[in-house]
Amino acid sequence: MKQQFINKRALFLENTESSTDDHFTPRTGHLDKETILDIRQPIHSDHAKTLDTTGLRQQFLLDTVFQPGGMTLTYSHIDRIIVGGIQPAEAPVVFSPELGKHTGTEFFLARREIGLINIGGDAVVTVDGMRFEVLREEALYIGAGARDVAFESVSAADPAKLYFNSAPAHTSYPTRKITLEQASPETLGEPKTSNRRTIYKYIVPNVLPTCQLLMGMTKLEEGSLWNTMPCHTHERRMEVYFYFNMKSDAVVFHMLGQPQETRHLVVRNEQAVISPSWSIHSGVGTQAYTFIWGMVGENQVFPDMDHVKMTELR
Ligand SMILES: O=C(O)C(=O)C[C@H](O)C(=O)CO
Ligand SMILES: [Zn+2]
Repeated sequence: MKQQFINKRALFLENTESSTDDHFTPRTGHLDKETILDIRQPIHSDHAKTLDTTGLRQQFLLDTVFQPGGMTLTYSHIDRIIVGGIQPAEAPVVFSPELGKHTGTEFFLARREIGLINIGGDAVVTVDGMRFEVLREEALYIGAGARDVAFESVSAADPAKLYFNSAPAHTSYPTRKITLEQASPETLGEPKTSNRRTIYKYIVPNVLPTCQLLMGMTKLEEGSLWNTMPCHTHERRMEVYFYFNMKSDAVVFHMLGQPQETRHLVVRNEQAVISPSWSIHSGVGTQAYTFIWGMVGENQVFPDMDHVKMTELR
């Protein structure tokens, strides 16, 4: 009974002989380290509220997003978002042709769009022969249909860290880089409520067209610890949060659950949390932090949120 809630994890290993699961063919691309595909099933709120700490972490936490020299991928059945990190070292990292087995397509992005934000050193991303320099705090949107995509760190000593969200796409929109200056900023909150922060909306309709992906980065000011409180749900979209810019001993208490059944996850630097539509998503840190949010689902209206009154939270 317990087994059915354990996440299926496949390890793509360097060597084909080392595969232990026939369903997952080991990668054959240029990766020189392991690639992980972690499949997460959707979860009902009635089930989620019964979970203990371990159960909540298994369902919602992505504890390792970056692997030096390689790529991690987590495939959530919630709106079929794929979340991951790419950290090239000396060699370029590519999407293995084998990933098409998981999407049921000839190649990974055949029917998918992807957005990424670089939180590390300078990167060069090549998309079907087009070369993009993606510096720290810059984003790249790659439209569906891109076949040959390679990610490189300009310096292996200061590797790029490309955090990405990918979603199914019905058409192909142009691939484009977005700088921090081009990301539509919105400053919210007050120092006296410890929630002064700027939301940089990189991948939103007034910056560029996408099929369903929305993506941005929220920076908390020094001394501010809370994001999104009062909080909200959005029945029409799911969201993933990725926390970073944190010292190794700092934590964020990420709030989740239905507004009347709240729970929390202790989240550390460079970890992500899957937030189903029925869940609030907010966090309070032991220090200021930055996070990247990504949303997919029914619409692309950023303010389409179901606000929760503070008096309704339990
Ligand atoms: O700090 C915030 O508030 C946010 O960054 C809000 C998130 O982007 C969000 O939850 C959007 O739905
Ligand atoms: Zn939200």
